[in-house]
Amino acid sequence: MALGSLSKKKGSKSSKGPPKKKQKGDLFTEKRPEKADLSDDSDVSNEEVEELENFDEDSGSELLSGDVDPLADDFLQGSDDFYVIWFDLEENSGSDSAAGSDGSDSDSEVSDIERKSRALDERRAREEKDAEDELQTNIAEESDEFWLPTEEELEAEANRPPDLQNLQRRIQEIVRVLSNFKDLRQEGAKRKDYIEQLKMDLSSYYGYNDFLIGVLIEMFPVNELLELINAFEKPRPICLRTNTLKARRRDLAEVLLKRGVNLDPLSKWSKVGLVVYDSQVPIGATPEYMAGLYMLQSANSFLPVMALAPQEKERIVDMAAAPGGKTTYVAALMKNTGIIYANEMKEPRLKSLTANLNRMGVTNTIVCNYDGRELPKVLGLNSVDRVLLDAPCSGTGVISKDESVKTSKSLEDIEKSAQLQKQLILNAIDMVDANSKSGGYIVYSTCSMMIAENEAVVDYALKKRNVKVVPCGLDFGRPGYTRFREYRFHPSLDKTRRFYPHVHNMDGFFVAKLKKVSNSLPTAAAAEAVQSTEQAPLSSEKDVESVEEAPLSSVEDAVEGSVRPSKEDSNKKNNPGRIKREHQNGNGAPKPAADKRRERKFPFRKEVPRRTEIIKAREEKRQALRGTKRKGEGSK
Ligand SMILES: C[S@@+](CC[C@H](N)C(=O)[O-])C[C@H]1O[C@@H](n2cnc3c(N)ncnc32)[C@H](O)[C@@H]1O
Repeated sequence: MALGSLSKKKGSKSSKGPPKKKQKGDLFTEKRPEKADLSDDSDVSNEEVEELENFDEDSGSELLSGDVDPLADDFLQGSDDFYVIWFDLEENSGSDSAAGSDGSDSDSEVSDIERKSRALDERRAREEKDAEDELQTNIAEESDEFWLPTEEELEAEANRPPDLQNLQRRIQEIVRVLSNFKDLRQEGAKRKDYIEQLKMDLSSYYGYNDFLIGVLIEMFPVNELLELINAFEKPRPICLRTNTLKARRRDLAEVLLKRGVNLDPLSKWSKVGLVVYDSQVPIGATPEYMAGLYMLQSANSFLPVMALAPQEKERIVDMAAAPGGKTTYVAALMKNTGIIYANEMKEPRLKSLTANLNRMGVTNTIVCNYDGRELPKVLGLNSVDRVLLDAPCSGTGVISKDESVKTSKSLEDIEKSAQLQKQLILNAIDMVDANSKSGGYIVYSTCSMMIAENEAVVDYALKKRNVKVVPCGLDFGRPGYTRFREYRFHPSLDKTRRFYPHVHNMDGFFVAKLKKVSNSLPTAAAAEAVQSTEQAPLSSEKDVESVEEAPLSSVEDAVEGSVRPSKEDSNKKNNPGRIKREHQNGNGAPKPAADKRRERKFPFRKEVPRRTEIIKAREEKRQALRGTKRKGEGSK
């Protein structure tokens, strides 16, 4: 049965009354969405719908005349879908269906409808599957294929404001590729290409200079480097050390808790440390602080004193002491017995040192104001039981406290720092008596990440003096480097300890403990023997000699974290005639002639303006984040 005949039939039942204008909306308006659905699902349905529309408008049928069967409303409005399919069936089914609507015709129509409906279902399912497959392909392609930016893209980037999100995504992608280089690398691209891009992106995103990021990238696997750098972005916990000369940790904790200080024991490795989560009072100005019951001290600064393990009644030198965090701990462990020479070269810093000693009730200490390299002349050779050399350094381990380190340190700074450290460590050793009954130890520590300031300095001391590396007595921390790139250090360097923010939740720190074996200097042969334990000498003998010969005042003394040289000190600096600087790379080993790596330039970098913008954008982002965090905290 065709729609036309149906309509006519309906129309014939009621031919009277005023002609009712055909309301198009009656037929389709309410059902439009379904029409759309159908046309999405099937071309056939689409045509049918069009035909229906044409029929209404063009046929001039009785339907339009308004002579409508009252049932027509039910039929047309209530079963539009059925109507459309039915119409299609009639169109396609030939004379049989057109002939009439008895029971058998109706059966075959129903089965045809089912068939059609099934076909539609199948088609829909097929399309859904295709769409899903395509989605999965896209996902697979997106996640597996990362393309390094082209030169043009980098150039374009350099001319745009920094896109931090894009940088971060690219950093993650490069790290992912480098972690599975064989499978994920872009055809023809070398590891070096990814590393270079990563260096650029890390320094842009986190605001490091090329030198520092270049050194760090060589020290750590890339995914670990990312953890380290991210850890540097966060503050370390505030810690305090109980002054056992005046208080017990439990009692102190109780009092502070009552004041609204939320704290806990620091860790199982310390019996005197407390970690402060938050406080309702300024933790550096409580009555207990004023009374010297505790010292505010980062967790890592406990470590060298624990390694030193000072004994009662000993003679001990703290060679670089201000502001006295470690001196006061040494005094507490010695129970104010024996004698500590607390030396500090910078006169202005003596104030904080003496203030802390007084506040903490330390009575066994003599404060000195010398360049540490002069101390053996003052205190005598082989005259003390132990020396703590918490050396002035580049501060590259405390980036979370001082962000300026990211950009302010250069290869030259590290070289200068290492030179001073080498001189200081030899003088530290010279003061210790190898025959001390209780001691004979030197502890060397820095808050630097640089191998040049750590392992290389200790390795140098092993060659120049009769000392050996002994365990620090700390049951955690990473072993120091014994080899790095083409350089080799004495194997015993693995007894030194490194501490990292991403591993130990403390500032980057290095601790080495040496035992003085003999008060005599090693013979050239002995020095050679030590040197030959592992190939590659770190520096020529001539270079080393010139460092040793250097006049006390002539070596750089300004590289020590936040400490600024005094006017007098500045005048003493730079005596180029007397000092022949060792040629080292930033990691402590001399710079091989063939090593041109540092001279590599990134061709498309517009460094200065870009970096400034990035730093600004990052700072804004941080401020925004802080603002959000504060809001969140406020609403708690
Ligand atoms: C890492 S800080 C010492 C921190 C201290 N040990 C503490 O725990 O509070 C290094 C110190 O060495 C001092 N210094 C720098 N050059 C020195 C030198 N040639 N001789 C002795 N001290 C020096 C700096 O002024 C600085 O106070």
